[in-house]
Amino acid sequence: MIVIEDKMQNIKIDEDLCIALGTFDGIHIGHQKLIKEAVSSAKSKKIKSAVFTFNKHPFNVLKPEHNIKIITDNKTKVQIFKSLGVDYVFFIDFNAEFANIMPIDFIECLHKQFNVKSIVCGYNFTFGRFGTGDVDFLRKYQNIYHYDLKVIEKVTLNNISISSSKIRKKIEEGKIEEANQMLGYNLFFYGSVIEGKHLGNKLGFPTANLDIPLNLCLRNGVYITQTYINEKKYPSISNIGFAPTLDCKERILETHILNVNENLYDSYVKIEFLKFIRDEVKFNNIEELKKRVYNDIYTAKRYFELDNFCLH
Ligand SMILES: Cc1cc2nc3c(=O)[nH]c(=O)nc-3n(C[C@H](O)[C@H](O)[C@H](O)COP(=O)(O)O)c2cc1C
Ligand SMILES: Nc1ncnc2c1ncn2[C@@H]1O[C@H](COP(=O)(O)OP(=O)(O)O)[C@@H](O)[C@H]1O
Repeated sequence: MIVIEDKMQNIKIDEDLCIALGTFDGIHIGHQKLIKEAVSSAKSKKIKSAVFTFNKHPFNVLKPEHNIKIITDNKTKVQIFKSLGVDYVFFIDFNAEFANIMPIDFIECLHKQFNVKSIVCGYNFTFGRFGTGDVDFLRKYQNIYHYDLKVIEKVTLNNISISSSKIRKKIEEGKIEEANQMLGYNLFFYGSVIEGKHLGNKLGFPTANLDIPLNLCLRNGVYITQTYINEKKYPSISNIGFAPTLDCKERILETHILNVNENLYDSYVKIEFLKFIRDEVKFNNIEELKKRVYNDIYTAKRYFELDNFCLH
């Protein structure tokens, strides 16, 4: 899979493309249906599949005052697109200039620079200046610009339509199991292990700290997780937040992996979220913190029904 992050006007693709258009925050079951349609349609036409998305959430450029917290960061998105069999991913620089593009210029650019022969988008997709481009607009110009158009209707689960904003709310409420159902996979983050304060080891629970963006909608607190190291899955427990007992300045995601004792610095790991256990607490001292984390580890052990487990 080829990943390109650039301004739209700088991109020039020579191969014919079937392109999926959207923001795709979360890449939930509705998004997956859309992207799978683009991949299978590209295969049947013997052309390449592509995802056209943005380097930042458009809402955070158009309405920065809302400061939307995202479900999925771009590194994690890349992993999901790859697993869906996409050939090209474009993370277009979403800035004020791009937001102002006339809908017809957008279509012309897809035609001239991206060789788009086929477009797949959701029923409510809008684009261009003031969001004036929509599905009807795309339909109107398909014969002039020689592409076919497939519109994916609303996807529902138990009669409830799925949307990124509903999933975001569930995650913010700590309702991970419900969010996971709508996502169609366990919410996860993918990144490299970076150094922390080297305190975990001293306290008896080393934690692999993940390099992830700060603007995730994940609620601060403790979660039962599972961690993949080189495709192998391990039970784990994670904390995301500012570790208020230690007064950390940066939001960090740290994970203690059960029954593992390995140097993980600089390796890439995937952390899947299964269940929210509790909010972060500012303890009076390190001893209290340690006691509570040991308790959390015991909870994780019970969750995974691990009998032979040891603390490092
Ligand atoms: C399961 C778990 C729960 C945690 N809960 C809290 C908490 O409630 N409050 C807090 O201040 N820090 C909490 N922490 C963060 C610890 O303070 C931190 O992991 C420890 O100091 C090690 O930091 P280091 O990896 O930078 O060395 C938690 C960590 C883990 C692994
Ligand atoms: N079971 C484990 N879970 C997480 N990390 C582990 C484990 N065993 C060893 N490690 C290693 O120890 C490091 C964490 O130790 P820690 O003292 O918390 O340091 P840091 O503050 O740099 O995270 C991890 O990054 C990893 O390389």
